[in-house]
Amino acid sequence: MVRVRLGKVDYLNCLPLYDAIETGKVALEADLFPGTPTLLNQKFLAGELDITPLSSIEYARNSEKCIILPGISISADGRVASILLFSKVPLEDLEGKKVALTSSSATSVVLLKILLTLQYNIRVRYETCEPRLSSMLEKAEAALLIGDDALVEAANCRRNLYVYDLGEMWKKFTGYPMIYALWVIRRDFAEKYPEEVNRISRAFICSQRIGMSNVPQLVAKARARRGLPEKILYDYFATIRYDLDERYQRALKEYYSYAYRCGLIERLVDLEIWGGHGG
Ligand SMILES: C=C(O[C@@H]1C=C(C(=O)O)C=C[C@H]1O)C(=O)O
Repeated sequence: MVRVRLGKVDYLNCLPLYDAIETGKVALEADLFPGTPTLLNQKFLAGELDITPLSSIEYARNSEKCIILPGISISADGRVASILLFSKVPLEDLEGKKVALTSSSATSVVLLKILLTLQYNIRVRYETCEPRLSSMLEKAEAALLIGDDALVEAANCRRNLYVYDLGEMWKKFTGYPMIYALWVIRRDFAEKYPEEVNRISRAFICSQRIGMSNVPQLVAKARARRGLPEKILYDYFATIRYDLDERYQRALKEYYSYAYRCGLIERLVDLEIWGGHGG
């Protein structure tokens, strides 16, 4: 049996999907590589991971290298709570100013550019930074954070900042949910080990079911990891979605078409979702 090199976003959004795997409730022979989304993107595209959550925008840029695992994603249908723009001024006043972008994100960086350009008609200068709000706001008028960095800063937000939720803005702009990450399989791995891919696909579905059937336990684990209040964690696990049904797939294509219009991807792609080979 082949040992899979499996990526894991090291944020709370992956806890419901990986907890049962990591605690052995769902059996899966895999070496786990935790990291930020951009690190996982980089490792996967360099051939160092077989299956991983990949920033959804990177699929559009590299679809020839990957196949999408069915039925899972990191998404939200509106407010997401962990993709936030922290700004010293109201968004309308950002014209000509500098905006700091977390180096951990690919999808949300593109989402912000789409929203500022097309929804608000605002031009800004961007600078990519380490995800630390205080140093980002020393350099820039506003800062984009994602994942646990955003959750923690929002919970501790002692400053006088305007906080914008990009999932909410996207929903208002398009009416669609937003798909931030997809699980992808290296194409050559899928061709060589189709049975393994089926097994992993089933393991994730099963692991998510087990994870979400005991939210209080997830909250306790999340609290031990990040020290966030229970109320915020219950809200987060009710907000983040893992769907990839037809509506979510349509939403993802809508996002790609805006990214294309903004010149942020070079071509529009079809979604190639794993489904054959006896799976
Ligand atoms: C909702 C989130 O989804 C994420 C956002 C990503 C991105 O912007 O590239 C990638 C993976 C996900 O972790 C989040 O991290 O808050």
